[in-house]
Amino acid sequence: MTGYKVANGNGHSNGNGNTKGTNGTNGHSNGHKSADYTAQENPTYPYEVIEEIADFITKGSGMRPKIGIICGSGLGSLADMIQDPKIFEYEKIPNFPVSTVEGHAGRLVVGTLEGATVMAMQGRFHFYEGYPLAKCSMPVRVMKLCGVEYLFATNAAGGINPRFAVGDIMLMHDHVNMLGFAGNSPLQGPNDPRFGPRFPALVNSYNKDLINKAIEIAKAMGIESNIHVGVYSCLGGPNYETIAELKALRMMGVDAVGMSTVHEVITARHCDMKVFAFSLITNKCATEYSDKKDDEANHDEVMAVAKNRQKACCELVSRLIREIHLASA
Ligand SMILES: O=P(O)(O)O[C@@H]1C[C@H](O)[C@@H](CO)O1
Ligand code: HPA
Repeated sequence: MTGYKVANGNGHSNGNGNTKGTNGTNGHSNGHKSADYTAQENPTYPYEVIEEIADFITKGSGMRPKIGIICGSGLGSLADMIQDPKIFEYEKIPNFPVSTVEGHAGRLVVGTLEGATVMAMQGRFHFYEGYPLAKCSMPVRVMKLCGVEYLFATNAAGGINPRFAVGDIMLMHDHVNMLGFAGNSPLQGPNDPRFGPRFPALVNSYNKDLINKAIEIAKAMGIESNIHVGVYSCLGGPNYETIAELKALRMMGVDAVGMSTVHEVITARHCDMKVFAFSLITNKCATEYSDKKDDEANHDEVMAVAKNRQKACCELVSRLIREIHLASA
């Protein structure tokens, strides 16, 4: 060692270095039996707690939604398409975390879209907000117990594949779980078989029929040149990646990088939901060193691109939901 002092520990008392001080749940008692339950004590939400949240939503909305949508950064307008919406602010849902990120409104919208019953998260939870992964993806289990069969997960991501342009859409057909490489999973802790098996397989996680339907829809919309099929990877964030990290991801076969979705997909597949997911490419990731300021990703740009492309994203999602609904009618 040359001149570096290496500390023995990181001095943090919690696992992810977050010092927000609370467990991030909304702290409402709402008269629920589980009012003294805190996710801090046990980040694996018991089945009964998820069931209570699901009951709160199905009773409050009078609906059992079939399709769940998670809106990525700047893509909250996906939920604005929902007709006769019943809106649940996260802070009013018992035992629900709160959204802390700009571009994630923090509400659950339940209603109909293209004839199908849907529930959409306008605001997701990210690991970098200080939430354990089980908590980030807890709403997926709530969706399952509400009756959801299909998860539509969307995100804003940086394009690593040099063929991708800003504004393109990458349909996810696989992922590389970098947080999993580091020993972190939303399924860590005791497994409740009512959700799924202890060791779920994740090959074919992204439904091929839905990918193919989405490609057909993109052709009909005249945007097929902006559509790709590729591999997404989630890093912990909140910092964007270094050039060396982006180079490494590219060598691993990653096409787009973000900070979400993977833990939601793992949780959805664990409880046997069909998954469709896409990344809106909001910035190009540099994989060579240069002095260009353009190479630096920033959240304002991410939000601006998402706003510009929301119409295409909304049309793709609504047409795909229409197909699912018609096929099941
Ligand atoms: O929620 P998503 O994955 O769409 O948000 C991305 C990742 C970070 O939260 C943020 C960075 O700009 O956008
Ligand atoms: N990296 C990680 N997450 C992101 C990016 C990025 O370049 N763009 C939008 N979300």
